[in-house]
Amino acid sequence: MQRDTLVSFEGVIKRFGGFTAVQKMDFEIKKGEFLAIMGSSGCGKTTTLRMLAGLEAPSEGTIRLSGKPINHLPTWQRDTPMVWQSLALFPFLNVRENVEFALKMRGMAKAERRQRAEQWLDRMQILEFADRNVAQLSGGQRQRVALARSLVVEPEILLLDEPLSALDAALKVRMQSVLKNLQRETGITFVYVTHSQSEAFSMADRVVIMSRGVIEQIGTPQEIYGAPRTRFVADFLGSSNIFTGKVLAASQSMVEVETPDGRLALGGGNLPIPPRQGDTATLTVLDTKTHLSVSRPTGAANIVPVRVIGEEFVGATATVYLETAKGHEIRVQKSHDELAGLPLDIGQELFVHWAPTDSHLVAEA
Ligand SMILES: Nc1ncnc2c1ncn2[C@@H]1O[C@H](COP(=O)(O)OP(=O)(O)OP(=O)(O)O)[C@@H](O)[C@H]1O
Repeated sequence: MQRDTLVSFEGVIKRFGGFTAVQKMDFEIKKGEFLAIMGSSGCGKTTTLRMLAGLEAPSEGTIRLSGKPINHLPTWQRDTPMVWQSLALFPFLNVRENVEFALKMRGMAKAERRQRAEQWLDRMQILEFADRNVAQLSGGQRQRVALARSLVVEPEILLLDEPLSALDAALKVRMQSVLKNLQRETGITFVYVTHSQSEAFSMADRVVIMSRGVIEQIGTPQEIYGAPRTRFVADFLGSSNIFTGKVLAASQSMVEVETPDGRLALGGGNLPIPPRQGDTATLTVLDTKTHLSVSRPTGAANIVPVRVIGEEFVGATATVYLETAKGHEIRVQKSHDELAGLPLDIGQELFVHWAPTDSHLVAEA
């Protein structure tokens, strides 16, 4: 489905004195989408969100909301409420009053705003706490009050800055589905800043990955996970094995790269721009797409001799850590069933192999 553009960043730069926190940024947020912005600490996620909220002015460029420039519109004139990690609820107001607050500021009559607030408290399943002081609520309940307080004004877009990071793991997962469902049901555009890959990838329609003030990649979780565009993204997500070498041969459908770990092939169609012979190329293969065998497989295009250096179990899957003769670490992730029968003692010699179609070329940054 083609969605309309709600927000656009056009050549937006943010400097703090001599330091550039956000470098020339061009991207769009679609109406009704759940967009996550992720990246490591200090990469400019919060600054981007604060510019959208009107808490920081861009040093250069234009931010548009529904086509209109909003660079110089004060926060209170924008329809862009924000939910913070700290939640910033008013401690001197009870739950209902916290939710009613923005409606009161907008001059809505008492009876109407009470009804609206209670509708949202009911929707967030916290109506029974309406008369409580916010200090008497659990972390998850406070989180729901903060959401109700922002959504009661029925904004077009909601900005969320690490709203779940103070919650414990189980509650985090529960709140993720509350947020995702809420976004789907209301159709309100959510822009969600997080450094957590699992939060971004489980909730968002599209993810923006940032590094040092630059957008490295924008795409659906599947697109980014399956084909990281830059080496930074591949490293950051940590789910790909990465190989770099010289291009031996390249065509529209197949590229052969000579790497320290041997000759590797990728392709099978859909190569964006094939590199040229002699270029340096980096290719990735997801740890879930690699296979292990005791004897050298016949007919496989990519075969790397390795030895086992460790194993890690997470739920139903295991990650086997391996090392090539050159000391390059390779990971293979499989279910326990798939690994059954393979000798995985430390030092065991094995072969890693995968199909050329499971490799991707990375545009080296
Ligand atoms: N008001 C400010 N004055 C000077 N530098 C700032 C200011 N606000 C942010 N920065 C700097 O800009 C960079 C980006 O900060 P920002 O808060 O956007 O990062 P972030 O990606 O949200 O990080 P985190 O995940 O740690 O919150 C950081 O290096 C930060 O120190």
